[in-house]
Amino acid sequence: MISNNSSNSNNSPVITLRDLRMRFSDRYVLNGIDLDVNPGQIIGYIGPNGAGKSTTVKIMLGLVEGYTGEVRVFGESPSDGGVDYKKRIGYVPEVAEVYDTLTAREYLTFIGELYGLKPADAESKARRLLEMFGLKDVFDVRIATFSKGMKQKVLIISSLLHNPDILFLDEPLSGLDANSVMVVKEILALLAAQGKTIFYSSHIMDVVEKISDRIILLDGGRIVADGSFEELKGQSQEGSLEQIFNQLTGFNEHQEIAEQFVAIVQEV
Ligand SMILES: Nc1ncnc2c1ncn2[C@@H]1O[C@H](COP(=O)(O)OP(=O)(O)OP(=O)(O)O)[C@@H](O)[C@H]1O
Repeated sequence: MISNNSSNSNNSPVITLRDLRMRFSDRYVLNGIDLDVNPGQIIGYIGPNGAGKSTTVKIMLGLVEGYTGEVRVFGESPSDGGVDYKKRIGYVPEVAEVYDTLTAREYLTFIGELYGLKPADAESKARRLLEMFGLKDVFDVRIATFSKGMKQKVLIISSLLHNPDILFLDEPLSGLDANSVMVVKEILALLAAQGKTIFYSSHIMDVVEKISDRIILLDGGRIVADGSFEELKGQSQEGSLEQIFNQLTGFNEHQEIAEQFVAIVQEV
């Protein structure tokens, strides 16, 4: 395993995982994850499809049960049933269930209230944040009519209304145009600079490479690399995060697979 677990803070970890294992039926998806995350870090959490990234995040959020090992978020275990620590967490899921018959105003005010904000404060904050994303005119429009990128902006805002200390993001830039991507990347950097912890899971390697202080690569249910991009690059002798990813996950067959795929497509 490539490891250079450089923490940029002396504060105690906000996330601790010890020998985390999770299996669905008879198959282990997580096979002994050990991790300490300090405040103010942007963690790029990457791995092949099905590696267990979303499962790890859902376990930390208390959304998936049945794991073994120790999980602590702000020192609390999701399996203890406490909910207070969840008020310090924001989450942008990969696939979101948005109540899209609601307008942006109704939905965001509702979410803000769930997190303990007063309705008027939630509404005012939601309106101003939407305006920042260029969506002022659709505050009273039903979310069902929104484009994918517009919905994604609503999700990002809903994860931040309560000013959380940890932000879990699963493909947060999905559907966003290039200008909005630049804004969100800047927002994440500013939040991290304020001491917020950002746990960022994505397949867009060049973004992960640029924004992460620390990159964690999950493969086969284990962490196979953990370090800054510069550290991983130095150790693997590869130039880009995409190439490091290919090397560490033992993948060098893209051309062969593509050729076989196209040959099958042509069989008519
Ligand atoms: N509720 C469930 N029941 C059974 N199997 C599950 C369940 N949730 C996840 N899995 C399996 O666990 C594995 C890991 O899934 P997970 O969604 O955590 O992967 P991921 O790394 O986030 O993948 P992707 O990059 O494709 O989003 C997959 O094989 C998936 O089929």
